This record gives sequence, C-alpha cells and structure tokens, in this order.
Amino acid sequence: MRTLPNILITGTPGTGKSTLAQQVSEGSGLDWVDVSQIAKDNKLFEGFDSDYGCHVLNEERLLDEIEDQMEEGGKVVDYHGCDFFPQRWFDIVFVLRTDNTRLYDRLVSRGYSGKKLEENIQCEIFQTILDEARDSYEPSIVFELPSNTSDDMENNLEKIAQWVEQYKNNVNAIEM
Ligand SMILES: Nc1ncnc2c1ncn2[C@@H]1O[C@H](COP(=O)(O)OP(=O)(O)O)[C@@H](O)[C@H]1O
Repeated sequence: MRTLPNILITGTPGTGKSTLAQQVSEGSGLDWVDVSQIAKDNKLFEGFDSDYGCHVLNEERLLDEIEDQMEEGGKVVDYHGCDFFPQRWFDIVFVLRTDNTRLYDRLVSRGYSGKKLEENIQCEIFQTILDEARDSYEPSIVFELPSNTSDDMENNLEKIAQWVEQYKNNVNAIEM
C-alpha cells in the first residue's frame, strides 16, 4: 500500500476534471499531475485527430514522463481517457458526468464547434469514458460523480477529501 494514494479523475472534456483535480490537490495536499499540460510542455504528441480536433497524445512517452512521480504516490491525475495508464497506478478512479445541455454550453464557450463539439457530446451521451474506466480498472474502485453545478463540485470535493483521509487512517493503522 502506498503511503499516499493516487487518484485518477477522468471524463469527457468539459466535465470539470481539471477544476476538480486542482481543488483536490489544494485541499488534500496531493500533487496535481496535469497530463494535458505535461504533454504540451514536453511535446508528447504524434499527429492530429481531425474528428476531435486535437493533437494525439503519444501515450508511451507520457507514461515514461510521469512514471517516477506516479510510483511515489500522492498524485491526482486528470485526463479525458484512462485505458492506457497502468492499472496498478491508481487506488481509485472518478468519472465525472455532465448533462448534455450544460456540457454543450461549456464546450461552446471553450470555442468548440462542428464535428469536435458533436463528437464530444456523443462521447458523453454514450458514456464512453465510464465504460472505458470500468473496462480498464477493477469496477469496485470506479465511481461516477455528477458534475453539473457548483454544489456538485463541492460535494465531489468533500467526498474525495473524506476518502483520502480514510486512506491515510488505514495506512496508519497498518503501520502501528
Ligand atoms: N460542477 C461544475 N459546475 C459548474 N461549472 C463547472 C463544473 N465543473 C466544471 N465547470 C466549468 O466547466 C468548464 C470546464 O471545466 P474544466 O475543469 O476545464 O473541464 P475538463 O478539465 O474536464 O475539460 C470550466 O469553465 C469550469 O469552471
């Protein structure tokens, strides 16, 4: 068991992953591993996906880049995909879910349009990322969280903070 847990926050773009991950990091003292930013900073891309209108992550290079940090524990990772991370890296996986109309508005205000907008809304309608998480991790560690309102955001933060405290207590109990 790691002294501090690793948490994965996943979901369709716009569901609130980076906002929640940053707040979890501030509240629980875990380090935020911002996969999209790390990929940009280190140019870990291999081409362009015209359906989603975004650069394609070079997953192997990203995994190499963050492996040492992940082995340390105490990390919160957010990304809009989850099947390529080693299963052993995460103690718990949260999948954020947002109603279509709200997600649509968030993505439009982010400048998404056309196929990129449609593909992302469909991704949420078909619960693609939730299924991916359930297929990639032990289903008992995968939790769906609503992310529609600021109340949802607060509840999710509270839930995750409680879980982190519980994890730390369990580690202390084992060490004693
Ligand atoms: N639960 C929520 N309630 C209201 N607005 C939210 C919520 N979660 C995220 N948002 C807003 O939606 C937008 C997208 O959030 P962001 O964290 O960037 O999503 P992601 O990282 O999943 O792409 C931001 O403007 C953010 O403030």
